[in-house]
Amino acid sequence: MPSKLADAFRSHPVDIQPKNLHDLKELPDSYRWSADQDRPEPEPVHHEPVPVIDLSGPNALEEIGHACTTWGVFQVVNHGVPAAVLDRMEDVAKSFFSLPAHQKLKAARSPDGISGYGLARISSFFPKLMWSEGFTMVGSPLEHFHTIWPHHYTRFCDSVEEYEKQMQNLAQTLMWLMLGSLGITKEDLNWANNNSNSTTTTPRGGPKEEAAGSTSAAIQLNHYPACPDPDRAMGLAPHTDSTLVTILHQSNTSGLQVLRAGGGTGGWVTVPPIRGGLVVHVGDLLHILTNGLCPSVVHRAVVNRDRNRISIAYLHGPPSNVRISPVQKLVGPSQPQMYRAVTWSEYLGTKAKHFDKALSSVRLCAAAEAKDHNNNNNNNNNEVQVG
Ligand SMILES: O=C(O)CCC(=O)C(=O)O
Ligand SMILES: [Fe+2]
Repeated sequence: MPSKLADAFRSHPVDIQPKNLHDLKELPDSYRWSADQDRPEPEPVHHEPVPVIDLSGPNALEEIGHACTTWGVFQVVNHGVPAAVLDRMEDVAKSFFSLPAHQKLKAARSPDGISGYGLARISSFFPKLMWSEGFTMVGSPLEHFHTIWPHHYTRFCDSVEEYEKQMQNLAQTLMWLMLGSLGITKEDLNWANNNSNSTTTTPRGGPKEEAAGSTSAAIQLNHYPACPDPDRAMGLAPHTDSTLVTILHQSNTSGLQVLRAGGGTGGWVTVPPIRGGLVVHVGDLLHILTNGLCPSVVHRAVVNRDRNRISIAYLHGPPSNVRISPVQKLVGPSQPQMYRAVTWSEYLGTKAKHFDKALSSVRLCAAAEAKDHNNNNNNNNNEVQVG
């Protein structure tokens, strides 16, 4: 079982290299999605907007609670992250993705690795390719940045470091508001009490071992080049994030769509970029932690004919030694425990193997529950049980 994030994909290597999409005048067949492969519809079918929440407003807690238990996604404004920090990070992404292909490939992610340049890992689950490229940072990007920008890497590292610090704080604030809206406090999560506020993304200091109790994080840069046939292409296929919380900054070009569940009224909803605003996703681990009360939002990215699009996801998770399971306060005779305990790296490995079946693969049925209970009792390792 992988104990560190960087080991999560060792047993499920993905070896698909990004292709240069910039100068293609026609959509190659390998990128042509058909309607039965979830190809985006020309128009979103659901028109109720995703909630926009003023974090400095008097009703923020209540609004966050409502958004998390209904949508699993919302946008925040007045969140305290300076626009200049977002702009500088966007600039890092633009600078990287506008490099020639052979330069970007110098930072290629290895097939079983987690950090570096490559296609979305979920590509291996689909018969067609996605119209995008990405760069993932877990631990320091310094080595990659030094290779790519031998004379300017410190400036880019500084921008990442600054971004990461701001996102770390915001992610903590948001997580406690989300949990607080359900009546959960720090006392209910033993691992959260000795949080040292450090993450695994340490741009200048090189890869760092996590301090005990620290949270983990990754930053994912995404680029969706302008596409000659956007209605038949897919930027990023529908998925949920394997995080507690994701904070997404999107450039001023729309593309993010979220799935609003619910029978006849459900459907895809575009999340319009708001200058300075940030999108917040409930991830699978928060879904588990809240015993299914907060749904992890299914989302995808569509592409544009004339415009490139950048998005930057801050993927926030628990410390890597912590096993996440439903908080006991949210478990009772009428709400039986829905999921077994998992660490973040274990869950990432499960996602790499089962993709959209990952949540159901850690779901408990009565027999599995009894078995899991026995396993936990016999488990003599020092992993922390949450909740
Ligand atoms: O580009 C977007 O809007 C979505 C990105 C995303 O879902 C991800 O990086 O997990
Ligand atoms: Fe995502």
